[in-house]
Amino acid sequence: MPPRRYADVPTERRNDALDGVADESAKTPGRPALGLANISLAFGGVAALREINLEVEPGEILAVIGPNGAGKSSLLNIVSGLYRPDRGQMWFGEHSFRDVPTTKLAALGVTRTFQNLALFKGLSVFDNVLMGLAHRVRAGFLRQIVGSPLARRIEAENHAAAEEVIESLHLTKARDRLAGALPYGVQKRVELARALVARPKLLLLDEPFAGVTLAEKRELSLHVRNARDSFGAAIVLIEHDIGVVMGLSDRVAVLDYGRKIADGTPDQVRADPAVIDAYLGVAHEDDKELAI
Ligand SMILES: Nc1ncnc2c1ncn2[C@@H]1O[C@H](COP(=O)(O)OP(=O)(O)OP(=O)(O)O)[C@@H](O)[C@H]1O
Repeated sequence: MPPRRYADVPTERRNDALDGVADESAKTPGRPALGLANISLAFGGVAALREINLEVEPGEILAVIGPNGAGKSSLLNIVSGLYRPDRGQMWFGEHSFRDVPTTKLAALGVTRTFQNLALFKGLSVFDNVLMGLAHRVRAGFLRQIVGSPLARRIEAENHAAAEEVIESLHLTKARDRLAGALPYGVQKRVELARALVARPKLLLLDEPFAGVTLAEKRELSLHVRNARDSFGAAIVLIEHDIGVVMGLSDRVAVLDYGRKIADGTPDQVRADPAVIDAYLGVAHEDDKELAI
C-alpha cells in the first residue's frame, strides 16, 4: 500500500522564502531527529532537569513518563524553545542549538501540541488547521507575490493539505464549526491536525490523551501512529496514561527528580525495578496496554 499523504506539498521553490533557519544553527550531519546532550535546568534551588541525554530517531515514538514534578514539561518546553537550558546542547537533525529559536521551529520541521489546548477558538476548524502552514512563506514574500499565479498556487496547495488532514482525522463534519464550540476530545483532534498538516519531522505532544474518553484515546493513538507510518515523523509524547504509553510507544524514557532513570522498550521499562520504585509501583501493576 502506498504511504498516505497528509500534505504532499512541494516546498523546494519556496525554500528561499523560509526565514534563514540554517544561518542560526551549526550543521552536523547524520544526527537523529532529536538529540539532547547533557541538558540541565534549574529554577532557583530546584533542579528541574539534570544532565539529560536523549535521542529520538526518525519514525520512532518516544514517551516520556515520570511522577509529578519529574521534569517532563520542562523537557518539552526546552525542546520547543519556551525554556532556556542552563547547560547542554540540542539537535534537530543536522541543526544544533543551545537555545531553540521558537519562531523557527515550524520551519525546522518541529510542531507541538499543548496540554491545555492552544487553538484559536473563534476560528473554524479549517482555519485552525491552515494556521499549521502559516510559517511556510514570510509575510514580506507574500506581499510581493500577492495576486500572482504563484500566490494562488501556494494557497491552493495549502488548502488541499488542510482538507486532506481534516479528512484523515475524521474532522470533515466539524470543518466549518468554530473550534471553541466543539467537544474537548474533538478539539484535541483539531490541535493534532494542525500539528500534522505540515508533515513535521518531529512532533511533540504534551499529554495528548488527557481528559478524553477511552474511545477517543484509541482514535487519537491511531492518528499518532499513522503520522509516524505515513511520513516517518519522530514523535515525543508526555503522557500519564500508562496503558496508552505501553501500547503506542517504541521506547519509553523515565524521569524522576529531573534525572533520566530508565530508557528502553515498554517491556524493559515496565520490568525495571528503579521505575517500579519511583513511578509504576503497585498501583500500576494492573494497567493493561491499550489495544490499538
Ligand atoms: N516556571 C517554573 N518556575 C519554577 N519552577 C518550575 C517551573 N517549571 C517547573 N518548575 C519546577 O521544576 C520541576 C519540574 O517540573 P515539571 O513541570 O517539568 O514536571 P512534570 O514532570 O512535567 O510534572 P507534572 O507531571 O506535574 O506536569 C518541579 O519541581 C517544578 O515545580
